[in-house]
Amino acid sequence: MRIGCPKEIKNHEYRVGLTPESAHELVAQGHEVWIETMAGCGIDASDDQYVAAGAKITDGPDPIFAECEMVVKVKEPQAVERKKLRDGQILYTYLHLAPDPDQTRDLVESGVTAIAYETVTGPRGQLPLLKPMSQVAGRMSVQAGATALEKAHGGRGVLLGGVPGVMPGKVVVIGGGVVGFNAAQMAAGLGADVTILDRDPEVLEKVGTHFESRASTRFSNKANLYDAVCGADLVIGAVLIPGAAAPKLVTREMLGDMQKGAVLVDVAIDQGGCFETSKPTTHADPTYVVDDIVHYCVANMPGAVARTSTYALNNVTLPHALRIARMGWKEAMRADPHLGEGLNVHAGEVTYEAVAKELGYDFRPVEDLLG
Ligand SMILES: NC(=O)C1=CN([C@@H]2O[C@H](COP(=O)(O)OP(=O)(O)OC[C@H]3O[C@@H](n4cnc5c(N)ncnc54)[C@H](O)[C@@H]3O)[C@@H](O)[C@H]2O)C=CC1
Ligand SMILES: CC(=O)C(=O)O
Ligand SMILES: [Mg+2]
Repeated sequence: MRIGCPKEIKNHEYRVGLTPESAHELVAQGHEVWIETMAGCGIDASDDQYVAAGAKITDGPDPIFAECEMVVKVKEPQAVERKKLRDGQILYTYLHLAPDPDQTRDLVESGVTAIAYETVTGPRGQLPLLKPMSQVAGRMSVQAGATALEKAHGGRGVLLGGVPGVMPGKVVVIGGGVVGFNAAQMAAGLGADVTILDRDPEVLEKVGTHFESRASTRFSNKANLYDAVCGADLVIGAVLIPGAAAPKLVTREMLGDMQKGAVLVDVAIDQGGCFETSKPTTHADPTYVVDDIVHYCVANMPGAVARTSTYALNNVTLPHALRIARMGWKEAMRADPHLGEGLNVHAGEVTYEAVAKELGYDFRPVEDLLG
């Protein structure tokens, strides 16, 4: 198969879909790999390294979109990239379609076969292609929140760890999955006063057992959420209903009852955000203030630590890429239904139920296509 990897063009996105090592694995299995010139510069991978791995360097993205059977990326295709996608081409990347009607429409109209990293499952229902980026974003969310809490950044001037004789900051993490767990680890490590809310008793048990006295757990209902959020210095939004738009758990009305200068970090922004007042921001301008509350809503947080993130991402995306390249997407999905869960759009139809429901498309089950 001919596989192509364009340079990412989202704001301050420095990751790359294929490392030179991944390109080498694909080439070693008999595939052709085309890499856009400078695609790896954000992780310090030169064109020469890709050439040494057996890849061909293209001058710009156009040859890749025009001639490659599979396009491997990191972030959802931007509008200019979507115009280049073709009928029958495989797109393998993060998509986050439920909160993004424009992207969904363009993918449907393009006829592309779009496989979303974030909905591929694992044997116990986990999301193994999302997990490493959630680990990164969870860890970064505390760094981002700590910076935003500084007065110069609009925050209330609280040091999360406190100092001897002064109380630490209060960190509330909504959602105790991968992002939430990693956020809580960082916040507890700094010495903050940490509370984790989730609505899944098994998750509460897992985080409760892990953190013991270093963090409190609370069931996520309206009353507990209100109480925790209103007392917080930093709230981290880390909920997920796979493939669906995030529920709006903190309303605009609640902002008025929060502490002035408190910070909301909405990691779930890529699924539309779990705070009513969230709107996507970029690394270039990551925060804004609504009703005296600082909001940080960067949808590609891991892009800022591109080296760590690219290698962590390739570790989990490459095995499926190799199988798709070897067997074709249909056979690879027949052999591994967990990969089939990643199919979101194919030949003009939406094949992921939560996306179809959210955006009003007819739903075509993957099994129908696999025969
Ligand atoms: N902004 C960024 O750069 C990045 C964003 N993300 C996003 O972060 C979000 C979280 O991802 P993961 O932690 O991997 O998901 P996960 O599935 O591991 O955890 C989500 C947790 O939310 C909980 N939850 C669902 N509804 C809830 C509610 N009403 N109240 C409290 N908890 C609730 C679930 O029980 C689950 O434990 C996703 O939207 C993901 O796409 C992930 C990586 C990077
Ligand atoms: C998961 C995601 O959206 C990201 O890593 O950018
Ligand atoms: Mg996004």
